[in-house]
Amino acid sequence: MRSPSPRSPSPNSFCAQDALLQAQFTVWSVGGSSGGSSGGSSSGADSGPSSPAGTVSLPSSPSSSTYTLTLTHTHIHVQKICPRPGKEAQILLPLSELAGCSCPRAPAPPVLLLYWYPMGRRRRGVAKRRQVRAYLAESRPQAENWNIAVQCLLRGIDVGVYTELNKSLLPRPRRLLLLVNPFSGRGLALQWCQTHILPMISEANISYNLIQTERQNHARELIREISLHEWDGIVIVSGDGLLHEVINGLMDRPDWEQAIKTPVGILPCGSGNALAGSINHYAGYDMCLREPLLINCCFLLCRGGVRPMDLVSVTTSPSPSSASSNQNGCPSPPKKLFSFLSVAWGFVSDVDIESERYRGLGSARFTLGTLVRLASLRSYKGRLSYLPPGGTNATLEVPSQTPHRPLSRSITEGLEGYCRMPIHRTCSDMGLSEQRSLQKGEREREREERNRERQMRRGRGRGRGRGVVRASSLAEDREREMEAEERMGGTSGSSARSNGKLESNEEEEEDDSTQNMLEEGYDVDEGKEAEEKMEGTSGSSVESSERLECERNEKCFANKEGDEERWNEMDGTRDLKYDYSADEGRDEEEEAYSNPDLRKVVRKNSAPSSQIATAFFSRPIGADSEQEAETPAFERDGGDLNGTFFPRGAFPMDPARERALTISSPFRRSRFSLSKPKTSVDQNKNQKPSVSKPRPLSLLQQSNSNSLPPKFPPLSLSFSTTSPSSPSNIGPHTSLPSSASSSSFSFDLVQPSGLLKPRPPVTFPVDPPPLDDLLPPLDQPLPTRDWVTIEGDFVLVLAIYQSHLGADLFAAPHAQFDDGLIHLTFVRAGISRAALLRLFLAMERGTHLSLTSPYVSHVPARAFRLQPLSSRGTLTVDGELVPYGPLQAQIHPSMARVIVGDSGVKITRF
Ligand SMILES: Nc1ncnc2c1ncn2[C@@H]1O[C@H](COP(=O)(O)OP(=O)(O)OP(=O)(O)O)[C@@H](O)[C@H]1O
Repeated sequence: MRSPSPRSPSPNSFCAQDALLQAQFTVWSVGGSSGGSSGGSSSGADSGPSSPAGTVSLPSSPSSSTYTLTLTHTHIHVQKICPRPGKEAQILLPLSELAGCSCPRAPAPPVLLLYWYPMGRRRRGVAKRRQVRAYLAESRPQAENWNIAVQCLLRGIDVGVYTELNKSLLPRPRRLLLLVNPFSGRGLALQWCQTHILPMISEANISYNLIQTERQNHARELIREISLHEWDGIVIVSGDGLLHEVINGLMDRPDWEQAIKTPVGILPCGSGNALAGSINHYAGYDMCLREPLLINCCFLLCRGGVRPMDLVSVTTSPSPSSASSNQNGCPSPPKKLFSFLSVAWGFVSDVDIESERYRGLGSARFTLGTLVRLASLRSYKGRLSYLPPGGTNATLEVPSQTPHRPLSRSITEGLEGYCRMPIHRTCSDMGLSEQRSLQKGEREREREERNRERQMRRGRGRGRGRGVVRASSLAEDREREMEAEERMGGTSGSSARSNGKLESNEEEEEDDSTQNMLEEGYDVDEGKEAEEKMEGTSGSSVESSERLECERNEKCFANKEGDEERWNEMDGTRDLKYDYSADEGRDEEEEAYSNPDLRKVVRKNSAPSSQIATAFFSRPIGADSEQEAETPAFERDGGDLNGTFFPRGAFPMDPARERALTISSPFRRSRFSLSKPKTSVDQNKNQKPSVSKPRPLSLLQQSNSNSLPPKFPPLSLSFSTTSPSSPSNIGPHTSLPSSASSSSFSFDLVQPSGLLKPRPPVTFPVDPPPLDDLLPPLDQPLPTRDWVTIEGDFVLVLAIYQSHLGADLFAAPHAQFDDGLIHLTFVRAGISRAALLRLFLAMERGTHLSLTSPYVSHVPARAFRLQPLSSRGTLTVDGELVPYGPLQAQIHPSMARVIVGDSGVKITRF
C-alpha cells in the first residue's frame, strides 16, 4: 500500500516551536464508555456517518481524561496528561487525513469535533475508515478558535502564531451540485447518499444541492441551462455514464470554453466506475470497489483538489434513423461528442452493452459478460488509423502525386475504385516484430506447420457455411508476406515496414520491395486466389473434404461412446465447435478437438457456457458471424475515400438483438431502434418491476422546496451548512427560481432559506466550437504523413485516456489525467480465448503490458480513426452506445478539470 499522505512524523519528533495553537481538552466518552485507547474519543469507526446532513450526534458525557492538543501546519498532536501521562498516550492526527471539523453551536457544549479518515483494513486491502474525535474545550471561544484554525488549514489558508482567529478568515463554504442517478449500478445511489455521502460532505462544510435525475439525458439538459457560477463543482453520484452527460452538457453550452472549466467530480455508485478507479489510484490508494471506493472518493472530494483532465472529441457517424437524410433531404452530418474515458469496439463494448441484463450483479456483471462473450468470441473486420504522439498536424498536407503501390492487402482490400490516394505510411500488422524475431530455421518449420493448419482451417471455415468471419486472415496475410520475403531472400527493410515507422528515405525502398513482391506474384490478393486454386478448384470439394473430416471425427467419437445419446451429445459438441469458430487458429482448442479425451473435457466444460449464452442471447452462438459476411462490406455499403468507409444505409440490426439491447437495459435507449422509441421515462416505468430499484428517499418526496428551477427536477434535496445571515450563506439553492410544481425539498439545518426571487435569464457569450485540428472531416481522407493504418480482423479496439476501464481494471497503467494521450489497445483475431482471458486477468493488476502476444498491441496516439468494415457490431463512448459506423477522435489536452483530492502534484483547490 502506498501511503497517500506525507510520512507522518512520530509523536516524539513533534517540535513545540511548530505549534500554532496549544490547549487542554477533556475527552468525551462515546456512549458512556471511554473513547479510544489514546487521543480522545472516537465514534463510527467502521461505518460511514449515520446521520444525514451533518447532524453529528455528540458524545453523551465528558470523561475524566485530559489531553493537551497542539496544532501545527500539518498535524494535530494529542498528548494524554491525565490520569496517566505517558509515551503510549500520544497520537498524531495528520491534517491530510481530516475531512473537516466543527464546533456545534450553543446550547451544545463547546466541543471540537474532528472527522478523521485514516486508512483501515478492509476485507480486500485497505481503505478509508471514519473516526470522529470529540474534545471538550474549557470555553466556547477556545473551541471556536480551534475550529477556525483547523478549517483554515484544511482550506489552504495560511494561519500563523499571531493570526487573530475569527470567522471572517474562513472562505465561504464550497457549493456543489450533486446529480444522482438512482438507478445506476445496483440502484444504491440514494441509499449511499443518505448513509455516506451527505454526512461526509457536511462534515467538510460543503453546501450542496442534490438533484435526482429522472431519465436519460436529464442531467445533460440541466447542465446546459444552469447558471454555473453558482457552483464550485458538479459532482455526479452515479457511474461514468452520468458524467458523460454532464461533460457533454457543458460542451453544448454557448459558453463551453468557460463552462468546461467547472470542476467535475464523481462519487461512484455505478457498475464500472472507471473514473473513480482512476482517481482512487491517482491518490495512491489500494484498488477497491463498492463502499470503500465510495468513501475514498468522497474523502478526496472533501479535500477538494482539482487538476486538469484531457477530453477527447469523438465524431461518430449519423445515427441510422437520420443516416440517409434529414428533413431537407441533405445527408445528416456526423455527430460530435466529448469523452473523458474511452472509445471501445468489439469485445469490450459488446461486454459492456450485453451485460446490461445482469445489472443487478453490480461490477460482477462485467465478469459474467466477459465469460459469456469469451464463449462466443467474435471478430470484426475493420481499419484503424492513428496518429502517434510524435506525429504532426498534417491535415492539410494532402499529396497530389501519383499514388504509391500499397503495401499489402490489409491496406488495399476493398479500396479498388474508391481509393484516390494511397495510405502509404502504414503498419499492416500488429505484433509482427515478435514474429519476425524468430530465427529463420524456426520460421521454416513453423511455416510448414502453419500451412497445414491454414489449409485445415480454410476447409473448415468454408464447411461451416458462408459468412463466418475469419478471425485469422490478417495473420495469414502476414504469413504470406513473410514467406514471400523469405523466398525473395531479402529481409532488409521488412522489419522497418513492420514497425510502420519508416523514415522517408526508406519509403522508396519499401515501395520497391513491395513492388517486387507484387511482380513476383505475391500480391496477397492474387496469392489468395492462387491458394484457393491450390486448395480446391471448387468450393464443393472443400465442403466435401470438410464433411469427410467431420464424419471421420464423428465416427471415431461415436465408436468410442457407442450409443445414440452420445451421438446427440456429439452433435452438440460439433455445433459448439463450429460456433467457436470466429477465432479459429488457436492451438489449444484445435488440440482439444483433435484429441478425443480432451475433446470430452472441452465439451463438458463448454456446453453449459454455450447453453447459458444461447439462453441469454436467444439465438445460436455464432449467428452474428454467420450473417455478418454474407455480402462483402464494400458491396453492401457505400463509397470509400482513401480508407474512409461510409455506409450507404443504416447498419442493420436484427430485432432480437435490438430487443436484447433495449429491453434489458432500464437506462440505455438504443440508437438502433427499429420501432418507435419509447421515452426513457416509460422505459424506466416498464423496467421497475423487473429490476429491484430502491424507493427514493422519503425526504425527497416532500413538496416544499424553492431550491430548483421549475423545469428541472421534481425531486431534489438541498442543504446548506451555514447560517443564511453569514455572507457565505448565499448558497446555490437560494438563487434558483422557485417552482410551485416542484417537489424538491430544501433542507437547511440552521434556518430554512426564504422564498426565492426569479432569476433573469442568463445570456452567454458564444464561443466558437472546439476544432479538431489533427483530423480532417470524417468523410475526407486522412493525411498520409505520420498516420499509421492497420486493417484486418480485430477482436477488440480500445482507446482509453484514464488509467482504469473499471474500478478493478487497470487498463492503461501509464495514463495520467492530463498526459495529452489516447492509449490504444487492439487485439487482433487469432488470439486464443485463454490468452484473452489472461490479458483481462493481468489487466486487473495492470501487468498486461508485459504480456507478450503477437495479437495484442498497445500504442499511444493523439488521434485515431476507426472504420468498422463488418456490418454489425457495437461501438461505445464512455460506455454509452453510439451509432455503429466510422468514428474518429482526437485528444484535447487539459480541456476539463476534475476533483481528485489533494494527494497529487499540481493541485489547485476548488
Ligand atoms: N433517472 C434515470 N433513469 C434512467 N436512466 C438514467 C437516469 N439517470 C441517468 N440515466 C442514464 O443511465 C445510464 C447509466 O448510468 P451510469 O453510467 O451512471 O450507471 P452505470 O451504467 O451503472 O455505471 P457505469 O457507467 O460506471 O457502468 C446513463 O446513460 C445515464 O444517461
